[in-house]
Amino acid sequence: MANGERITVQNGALNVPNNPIIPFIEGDGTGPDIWAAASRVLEAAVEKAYNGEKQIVWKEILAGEKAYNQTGEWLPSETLDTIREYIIAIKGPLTTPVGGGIRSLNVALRQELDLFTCLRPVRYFQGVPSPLKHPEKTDMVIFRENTEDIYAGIEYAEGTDEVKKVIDFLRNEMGVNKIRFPETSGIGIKPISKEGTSRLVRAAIQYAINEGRKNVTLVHKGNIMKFTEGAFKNWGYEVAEKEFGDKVFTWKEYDRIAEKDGKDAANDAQSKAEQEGKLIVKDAIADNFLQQILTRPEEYDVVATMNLNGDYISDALAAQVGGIGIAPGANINYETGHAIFEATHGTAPKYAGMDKVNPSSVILSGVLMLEHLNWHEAADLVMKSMEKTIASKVVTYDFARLMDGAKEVKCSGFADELIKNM
Ligand SMILES: NC(=O)C1=CN([C@@H]2O[C@H](COP(=O)(O)OP(=O)(O)OC[C@H]3O[C@@H](n4cnc5c(N)ncnc54)[C@H](OP(=O)(O)O)[C@@H]3O)[C@@H](O)[C@H]2O)C=CC1
Ligand SMILES: O=C(O)CCC(=O)C(=O)O
Ligand SMILES: [Mg+2]
Repeated sequence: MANGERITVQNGALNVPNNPIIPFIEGDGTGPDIWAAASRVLEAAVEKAYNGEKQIVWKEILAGEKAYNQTGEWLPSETLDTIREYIIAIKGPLTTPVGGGIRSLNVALRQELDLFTCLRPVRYFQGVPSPLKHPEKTDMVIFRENTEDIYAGIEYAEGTDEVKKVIDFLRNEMGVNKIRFPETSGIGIKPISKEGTSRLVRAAIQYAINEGRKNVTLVHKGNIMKFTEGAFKNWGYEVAEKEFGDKVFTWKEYDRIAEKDGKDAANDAQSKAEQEGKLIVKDAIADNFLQQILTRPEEYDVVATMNLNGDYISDALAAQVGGIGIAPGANINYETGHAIFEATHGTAPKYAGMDKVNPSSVILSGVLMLEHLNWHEAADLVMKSMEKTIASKVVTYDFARLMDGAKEVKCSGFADELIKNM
């Protein structure tokens, strides 16, 4: 058993042996503390669910500071090759310096492996401290596009020959006269494509239909960025109508009916579609969306958006249900089956090595991974134990500081408690 076997993909479906080899990246900062806790919990759940018939065989792969110290490279090509070969991996957070230095390794992993969806489910666990009166009304799944947008890293620093070339090109050849301070600007470029949008929105709609969700919202700032974010909205509606036909009712259709027959007719058509169980595909401008997720969270279900919006929305929604200590995620290519599971949060460097932070985000990312492997019994054991442990008020510092009568435990202590409560 200890040697393990490879997960394979056949006809688009995962073929998971009883002893899959799963590569892991420990992560920087608080990563080692969290990974030690999370891996123990996942192992215990698998052992308890399958009495030793199934077992994950972990295989460490290097990225970030540990990789640099051992190999002189931040993201060795062997790491990428191993994930390509073993299909599924899980990782802790990796540090990215601000304003210079290496570009994000987290983003590089997603781009190199073309993991085009960043899936981030956001739900409430009873008893978790939240700034909202009714945090249980927040139950959304974010589909964040993972390979495009300003995360492509096409940026030119102020004062360089490159930026001068780009600015000269814009001014002299494109007739641009609106760069306010051309001598001292840096420039960033935001590519958004029809292919990139279509595969992301297709995955979000398919997920919503499979999971019996009520609506998908395309979140964009298309009023200002017409040919990137506005195009995302248009292409998203196109995918919904062309590929999902009768299964969906879109706000584009609503507008067509309203224009032809008036708003009452459009409202009737939407109500009828809802009664028939059709998925409603709608859109929201990002700033309005960010206020409505606080004031009317029950109106939103699956969210499809671009990379930067998705990054902001992920942390904002996580805060609504108790913070990024409990916000899981997965980076998935639904076409090849490749996936890397990882938390929404970063390395939280001020707590590094203190055995202090909440390991739940990586643990719940592991739950997403177990579900992805169809190991639902083990996933359920972790979920039930998480609910029970939080309800008993045995929690890490982040929850303890906001809860009355809580018992604060360390990162490792929270893992012990989860295993005890399984
Ligand atoms: N996917 C990835 O690997 C990501 C990596 N990063 C990188 O991480 C580094 C630090 O980023 P930063 O912006 O500080 O964001 P972080 O998410 O690392 O931390 C911000 C704050 O969130 C809280 N927090 C984070 N993790 C936990 C946890 N496990 N349990 C409880 N609370 C937690 C802490 O809040 P408090 O102070 O209130 O206790 C912490 O100070 C940067 O280099 C960044 O680029 C960032 C995001 C994702
Ligand atoms: O890569 C990073 O450092 C930050 C990434 C991030 O914030 C995210 O994926 O949510
Ligand atoms: Mg983020």
